[in-house]
Amino acid sequence: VNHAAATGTGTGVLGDTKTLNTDSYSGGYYLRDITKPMYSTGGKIETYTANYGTALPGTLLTDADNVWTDRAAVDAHYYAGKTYDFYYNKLGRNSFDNRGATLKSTVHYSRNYNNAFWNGTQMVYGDGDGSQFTSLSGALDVVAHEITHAVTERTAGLVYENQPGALNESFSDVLGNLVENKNDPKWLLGEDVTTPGIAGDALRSMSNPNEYGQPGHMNEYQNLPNTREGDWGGVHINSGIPNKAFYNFVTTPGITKDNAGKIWYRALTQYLTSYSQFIDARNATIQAATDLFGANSLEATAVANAWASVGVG
Ligand SMILES: CCCCC[C@H](S)C(=O)N[C@@H](Cc1ccccc1)C(=O)N[C@@H](C)C(=O)O
Ligand SMILES: [Zn+2]
Repeated sequence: VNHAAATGTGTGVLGDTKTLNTDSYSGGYYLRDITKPMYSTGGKIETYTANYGTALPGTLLTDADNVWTDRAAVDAHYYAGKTYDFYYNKLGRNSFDNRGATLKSTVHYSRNYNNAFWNGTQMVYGDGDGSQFTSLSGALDVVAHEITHAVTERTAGLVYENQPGALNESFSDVLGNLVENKNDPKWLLGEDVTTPGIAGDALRSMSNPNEYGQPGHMNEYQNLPNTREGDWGGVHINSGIPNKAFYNFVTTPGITKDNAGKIWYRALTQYLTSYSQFIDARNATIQAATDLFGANSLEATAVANAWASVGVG
């Protein structure tokens, strides 16, 4: 019995309607996208539910009439497709392994779970507690953040601690915002799912890391213990410094989002390694800009200046 691509509709976390790529199979519909280039080698985008438990991947979502009402699942599926498209069309990467690996997401992980993560195999999304977060798959910057962890794991392999870990987090935030591609002058993270009861706030700001308790300069670097309580040496705290460097770069007159993304992606995939420090990221992004645009290009000069302005290099 063969699969057939179908187009369904669904309601997202914020109440919006989206069209979804689904798979019709013996009368039912599966939340499975078989329309991407990855399908030529068997790759799919599949979305599961953990049904508020912690067993993964849980159950592949099905629907009788291709009208989908599980809002967290609708967005996890739709945004995974958008992230795949960005990596394929803008950066020439075919899924996180560059070999068309299936993108598997699970929603409704645990109860009141205020986080989302990549577990080495798949993306996992909590529903939040309704105060700190709403369902985290409801934001494209979150989904692209998690999928970028998979790319980082398969390329630079930046270890999740101290400066390499803060770089790991920062590349996920940078690609998260590039994929989301909003006209957001503040370059916020998580604005769509953070504190549903409060408008206009976010989890992090790349333009002003201090606004949400992050350093925006090396002289504010926080030496935290490499423990869970210490956020593994402050990977979500000190990421404010490389985040601010990227913000300074991408907002330099003459620099485009596409070119900034190509430079950061080339640094991540060609030059960085497991224990790279902030200075290595500075050197890698300058080298990437030089490779792509030339030694004395606007890009190469602006990258060096951007890192210098946060006290790196
Ligand atoms: C479970 C172990 C911790 C994994 C942390 C994951 S990678 C992570 O960084 N998640 C993001 C989610 C996110 C992304 C973009 C925007 C908003 C929220 C994150 O920042 N988590 C915060 C809450 C944290 O773990 O401190
Ligand atoms: Zn992360």
